[in-house]
Order: sequence, then C-alpha cells, then structure tokens
Amino acid sequence: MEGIQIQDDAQPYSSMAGKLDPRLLKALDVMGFSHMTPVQQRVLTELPTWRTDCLVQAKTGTGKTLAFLLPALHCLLQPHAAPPKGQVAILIISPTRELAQQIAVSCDQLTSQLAQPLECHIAVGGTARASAHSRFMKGNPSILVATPGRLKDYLSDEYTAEKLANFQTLVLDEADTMLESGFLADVKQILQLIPPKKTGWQGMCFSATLPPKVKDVVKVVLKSGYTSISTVQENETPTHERVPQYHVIIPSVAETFTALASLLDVEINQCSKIIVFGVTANMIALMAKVFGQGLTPLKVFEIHSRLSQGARTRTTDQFKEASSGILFASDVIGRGMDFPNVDLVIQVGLPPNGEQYVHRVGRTARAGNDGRAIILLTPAESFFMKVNRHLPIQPHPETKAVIEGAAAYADPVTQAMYNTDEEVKQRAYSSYIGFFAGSGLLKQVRLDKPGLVQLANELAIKGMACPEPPPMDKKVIGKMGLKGVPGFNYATGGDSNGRSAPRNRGNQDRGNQNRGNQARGNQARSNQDRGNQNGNRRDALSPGAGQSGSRGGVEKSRGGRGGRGGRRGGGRGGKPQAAAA
Ligand SMILES: Nc1ncnc2c1ncn2[C@@H]1O[C@H](COP(=O)(O)OP(=O)(O)OP(=O)(O)O)[C@@H](O)[C@H]1O
Repeated sequence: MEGIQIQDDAQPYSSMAGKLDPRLLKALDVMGFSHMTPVQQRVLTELPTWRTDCLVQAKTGTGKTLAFLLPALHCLLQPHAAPPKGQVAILIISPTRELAQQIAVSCDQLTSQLAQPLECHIAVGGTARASAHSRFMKGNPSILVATPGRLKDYLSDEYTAEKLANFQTLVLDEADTMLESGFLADVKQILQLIPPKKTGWQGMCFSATLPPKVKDVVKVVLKSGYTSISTVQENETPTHERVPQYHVIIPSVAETFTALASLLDVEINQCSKIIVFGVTANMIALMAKVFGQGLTPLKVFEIHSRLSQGARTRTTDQFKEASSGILFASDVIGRGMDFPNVDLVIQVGLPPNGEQYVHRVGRTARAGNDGRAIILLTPAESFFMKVNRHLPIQPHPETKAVIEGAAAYADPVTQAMYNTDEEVKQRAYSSYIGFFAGSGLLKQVRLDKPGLVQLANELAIKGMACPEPPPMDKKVIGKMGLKGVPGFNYATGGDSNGRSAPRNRGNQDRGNQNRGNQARGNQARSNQDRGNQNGNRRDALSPGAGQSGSRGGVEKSRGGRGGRGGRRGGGRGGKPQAAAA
C-alpha cells in the first residue's frame, strides 16, 4: 500500500505498544503503516485521554482518518467498554457518500485483525435504504458512518434510534463544512435525536480547514475545554507545500472549453492522472461528454450528483484503481477522497470558497506524492486570487502557450459540441446561470442580472456552439430570481421537471429519434432557423449586448461557423482539427 513519506523524527507505531490495542497495531502493520504521520502522532500523544473532546486541523492527505479512527476504536476495544451487543459505539458523520464509504473501508482494515471484526455499517443516501436498514437492524453494528440526510432518516424512527442510545464517540469529518449553514441545521437536528451531550459522549471534529467562524459553532458537539490540535502553523498556507499552484486567466468565458483542451495538451507530458472540477454537476456532465470525444487521449471519467449512486461508486472505484485518466468531478469528491497518484488538479471556474479550493487542491499530493494545481478563470473571476491572497497561486508559466493553443481547439470543440445532446448543453447553460444567480457572486464578478444572462449566452453561443441561447423555462428563471431579466430565450413548453423544450421545434419529433440523431437533427434545424429569427435573437441578448461588441462577436461567430455540414470533414482525434486543416 502507498505510504506517506515519513519525517525523520516520526515516531514508529511500535512505540505505541502497550498503549494502543495490539490488534490495531497488527492491522497497521498489515496495512504497511510503520510510522505515525504528524497528525496521528499528535492526536495519539497529546490528547489528555483518548476520550477527550477535540478539534483537529491537519493538511489534506496527511492521515486524519486514522487519527480519529485509532483512538475511537481503541477505546471501544477495551474490556467492558463497549455498549451492549448490537448497539453503535462510534458514529461518524461525513458530508458526502463517497467519503463515508471510504472511511468505512479504512475502519474495516483497522479491525481486520480482531478475532471477530467489528461491524461497520454505512447509512448514505442514494443507496437501497430498505436493505441497508434491515442489515443495520438485524446486525450488530458497532460503527456507523453516515451522511446527514440518511442519518436523520434513521434516527427519526425510534426503534432505529435505540441502536444509538449508548454511543460513545461522535466524529464530524470535514467539520467546517458540517458546521456551515448548509449542514448545520441537519447536525443540530441529529443532535436532538441522539442522547444529549451531558450523557458524556466524546466529540471529535477534524478538517484541513477550520475558518475562525467554525470555532463559534463547534460547541454544539464539543464540551468547553476541548483540546485543540493543529499541525498547520498560524500563518502557514493551508495547502500542501508540495503542490505548486497556478492560475490561467482566459480572455473570455467563450474560451472555457478550448482553453481547457489546450491546457491539458500543455500539461499532458508531466501529468497523467488528473481531476478537473467544474462549477456545477450539469457543466461537468457537458465537459465529460465533450472531452470524451477524443479531445484528450486520457480515459474520461465523470462523477457528480446527477449520476446514480451506483454509477458514482463504480467511477470512484475505477478511478482509484486507474493508473491514468481524467476525472471530471463536482464537489461530491472535493473533500476527503483519496484517489492514489493524482498528479494534477484543475479547477475550471470559481470554487464555492477559499476552503473548498484548498480541499480540491488536496486531491493531489497525497500520501507523500507530488502534485500540481491549476485554476482556470475569466478576468472577472480573477478576484478570487485577490480575496485569497494567503493562497500561493502564481501565473501559470505557460499561460501564453495555453491561450494561443486554445484557437487550435475551436473546431474539435465545436464538432464535439455538435455531437452532444442539446439537452446536455441546455442544462449546463441553465446551471451556469443558477450558479452565479444563487451564490451571491454577481457583485464580486461585477455583473448585474442582464449581464449574467449575456455572459451565459456568450458561453452557450461561442463556447458551446449553440445556435442561440438555450431555451429556459419561465418557472426556472423565476426560481433563480431572474424574472423579467432580458436576454433569455423563453421556452414555449416544458416538462414537470422544469426542463424546457426549445421553441420553434416540434416536441412530437423528439420521440422519433435516438438521442444522437436528435441532437444532430436539432442542430441542423437550428442552423436553418437562424436566418429567420432576428426577433428571437434580439431578446436573447441583453439590451447592452448590441453596444458592447459582444453581440458583434456572436454574429461573427455564428456566421463563421456556417452549417454543420461544412465541419463534417473534421475528425475527432486528440489533435486539434483546425491546426490539422
Ligand atoms: N501512518 C501512515 N503511513 C503511511 N500512509 C498513511 C498513514 N496514514 C494514512 N496514510 C495514507 O495517507 C493517505 C491520506 O490519508 P487520509 O485520507 O486519512 O488523509 P486526510 O488527512 O483525511 O485527507 P483529507 O483532508 O483530504 O480528508 C491515505 O492513502 C492513507 O492510506
């Protein structure tokens, strides 16, 4: 098994003989872990007792999982310390399903040397609830690793909650995100459903990032006087020193896909296992579709919340095993996930915040390996570097080559976009608008609402080869708080999911074509329609668009592209077609 490069002064696990349960020591030996990582060493040697409440910070990929599992498991294994048979002793809450599954694997490895291994159960969304729940109820679970939603669901049934009536340790992994507004309400509800803190259970909070505001809320799980441990110095950057970090500022959002293709081309000589994060699940789905059409020689993987849990788990397993490949990913794997030997992390567009940037970067340079991280931003998005000055992000030394190389990918990207289902592009477009509209980012990128729609239209038309802004359902626009904002192409129909049907297109013909044909057919139709839709086009661009020059660009690009037939000759190999032409 891969191991972290151990510092010279690292303490061997053998020094814990007589302190740490011998069966755990044996398991560590079997796992190939001879020495403690700094965070493991400090937790195991500095906690007043292994039942003490603690808040622990250590950089990504430095072994925090074992740092909470070892003391908790040791305590559970002491004679007469376990709760009655069939009752959970250790409850671990993780923000994502994939991370919960990964923690459970580590737990099973650590208990593998017991005469009777302890049962570690998982309760996460997206999986067959009935069978998992029945196994949980009929079995003898000692450890439960759960995501908040499914845990709440379990605990709201009093018979199921009984199984946690005597638990001893609560771990919040990725504690800062668990105690942030998105999850805090869930955590508080969970705390109402488990025995009260005064019954004496231990709280453990772990993360690579602990912004000061976390300390205000951490008291919901930690007793005052808890022990704080951090292996990160106060003014030290929270990212790993082994990860050089770069930014590439692309001239406009329209170049997002071509610049990414060019960047991959530049990086491919030194990196072969890559994770690309995007802004939304639907945008990532589009990237995976497009790059999966030969824009990169690497095998393409895809993971985000729009996929079934089965597909997510399969991809996780495959990408863990893969020696090379490119994983287009959302934040479902942004924190905690341990994919061995990832040598490059690329973030396309803004991360939700500085902390999440750090965690995404942390998917590389794990367990003693090196890695690189690059963020691709538009000029408006480059404020990110200013508000996160503590992050050592430098201009990419080959920015010029990346930007210049992007033009060569215009044709292959366009071709791949043409071959991509219109609905995939529509969802990506809609989600892109939703990302900005719902995140309070508009001010920071200095855009008003019409400006946002114009920006998204530019991305769709110039970047995704859409003949016009993808249609949007009025209801969806309203939900985004953009009612009445000019620039949208309003859909005439729509299904109950809020997915809209493009106007000027007979809905009934959709059912008669397979998806590929449908996309091609629509594309051809749209190309024909273009000349007749000046009215549509006008309301698809904001009033300012005509003056800004942007619109001119749109027209030029449309005219320049011509009909699809003209591009058919272009192959789909990894090489830029325009360059070849
Ligand atoms: N003592 C050790 N010796 C060698 N390798 C180790 C040791 N402890 C953990 N590892 C390995 O280091 C890698 C990172 O560990 P882990 O996933 O626990 O990191 P982490 O600090 O929780 O990261 P993140 O902040 O991203 O959640 C894993 O592959 C793990 O197996």
